[in-house]
Amino acid sequence: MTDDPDTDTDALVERVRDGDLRLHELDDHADADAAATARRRLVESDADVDLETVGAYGFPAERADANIENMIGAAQVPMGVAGPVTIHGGAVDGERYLPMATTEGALLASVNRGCSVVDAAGGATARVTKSGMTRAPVFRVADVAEAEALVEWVRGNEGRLREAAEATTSHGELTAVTPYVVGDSVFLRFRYDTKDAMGMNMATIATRAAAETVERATTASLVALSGNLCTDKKPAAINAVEGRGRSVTADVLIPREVVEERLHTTPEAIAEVNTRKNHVGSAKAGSLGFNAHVANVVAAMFLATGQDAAQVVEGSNAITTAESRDGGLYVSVSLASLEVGTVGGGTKLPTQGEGLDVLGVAGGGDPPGANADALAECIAVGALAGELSLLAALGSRHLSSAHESLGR
Ligand SMILES: CC(C)(COP(=O)([O-])OP(=O)([O-])OC[C@H]1O[C@@H](n2cnc3c(N)ncnc32)[C@H](O)[C@@H]1OP(=O)([O-])[O-])[C@@H](O)C(=O)NCCC(=O)NCCSC(=O)C[C@@](C)(O)CC(=O)[O-]
Ligand SMILES: NC(=O)C1=CN([C@@H]2O[C@H](COP(=O)(O)OP(=O)(O)OC[C@H]3O[C@@H](n4cnc5c(N)ncnc54)[C@H](OP(=O)(O)O)[C@@H]3O)[C@@H](O)[C@H]2O)C=CC1
Repeated sequence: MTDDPDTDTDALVERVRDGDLRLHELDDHADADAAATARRRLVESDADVDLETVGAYGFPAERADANIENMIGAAQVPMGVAGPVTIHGGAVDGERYLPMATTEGALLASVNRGCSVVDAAGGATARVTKSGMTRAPVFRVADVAEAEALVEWVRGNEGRLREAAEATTSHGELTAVTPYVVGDSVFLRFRYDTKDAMGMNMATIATRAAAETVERATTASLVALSGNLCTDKKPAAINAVEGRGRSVTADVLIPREVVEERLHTTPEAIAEVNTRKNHVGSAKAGSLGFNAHVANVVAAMFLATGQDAAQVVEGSNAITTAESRDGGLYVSVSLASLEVGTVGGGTKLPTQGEGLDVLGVAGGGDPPGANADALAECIAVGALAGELSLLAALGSRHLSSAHESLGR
């Protein structure tokens, strides 16, 4: 290699063209930024495109080593804030700006309006009511009699499984193993307290150790470490019922005059929209989400804070309630399976770390788990604000005009 970075990159590009190197082998021959530049140049010339903006990322590429392969740059999503909003949580207390990254015009304005309404009502209450990341391997057994024997063995040996699983992590704790039998397939749904980590790598590594213990002690044979009963990154009723990650709820009681002045409608109209749309409409559609657009806030705050974007699927598992109470409006939102972490995964990236800093929840909490609980509560309050504002816009027939003026 020479000292001239352009020559270096040109030489790397040529070696890939000559078949001497594969795209993903570039990192073995150059630093992460030079490897990304070489790959970008190859794609630019092969696809006849200009990737100047993709290449204008604002952090050293090596910071993303554990997050991406074949890196060519970064997809930049605009980030804004809603709030500040006052949160009376179990793990967070006080005013917070909510960082959100999105391309949907009107979304931030909507959540911002919801936050201002929540604040005018004295803030929202939020609590994490259940916590646990799951991984459910599937085992093959000979028949139903062997399936029952495996279930019995698991019930009598949870201690051994816990010992094997917890030997792989200094933070994770195995809290439950729930067996499910389908003919000659046995699923063991392992649940872990993963503290401040979202925990999918941690739970997967720990479960592999536990599965090896099962195989050594029984006739069962592991077919797949993930048997889809976990359930990760797919819509699934088990997550809505049993929870996965954090189950978190937020609510607020808003005086009538605030609803009328700031939301241009009434508590009764919002409650009716919520019942007919979020409950009756969702039931008729066979939906798992009995809400309006919780996914919008979950996705935008996931992108801003380095969460796994594919888990927005589970994050949208939420029920919104609204009723006219004491002359005002009571609104709640309950997210059954919000999978969040403040350490590990994408949280280590510089922009995403700054997003967590805005909320004051970056890194490990004291006690461990407290920061991830706080993040879950912030997202729940953002979701509450979003539900409130959209339900009001529907009640006052402002949805399409809002998107006409802000989103096009
Ligand atoms: C757009 C508004 C907020 C206007 O609402 P408005 O009440 O006419 O606006 P306003 O100008 O009177 O301002 C009220 C407050 O809104 C906020 N606000 C207002 N404008 C801005 C702005 N530019 N930037 C930041 N914040 C803004 C701000 O808090 C402001 O208070 P202020 O600070 O001025 O005292 C309202 O009509 C609204 O919320 N509409 C709903 C839009 C929405 O929720 N879209 C979400 C996406 S829809 C979707 O993706 C899912 C869907 C719909 O398909 C799901 C389903 O099936 O239901
Ligand atoms: N493997 C899979 O099947 C899947 C992986 N993923 C990916 O997994 C990643 C997330 O996995 P995750 O396990 O959260 O992250 P990491 O794999 O980045 O691991 C995080 C580690 O941080 C350590 N740690 C330090 N401080 C704390 C603390 N306060 N609380 C908890 N842990 C702490 C733990 O180490 P120790 O355990 O040694 O204590 C923990 O295992 C994401 O990148 C996601 O995209 C997503 C879906 C599936």
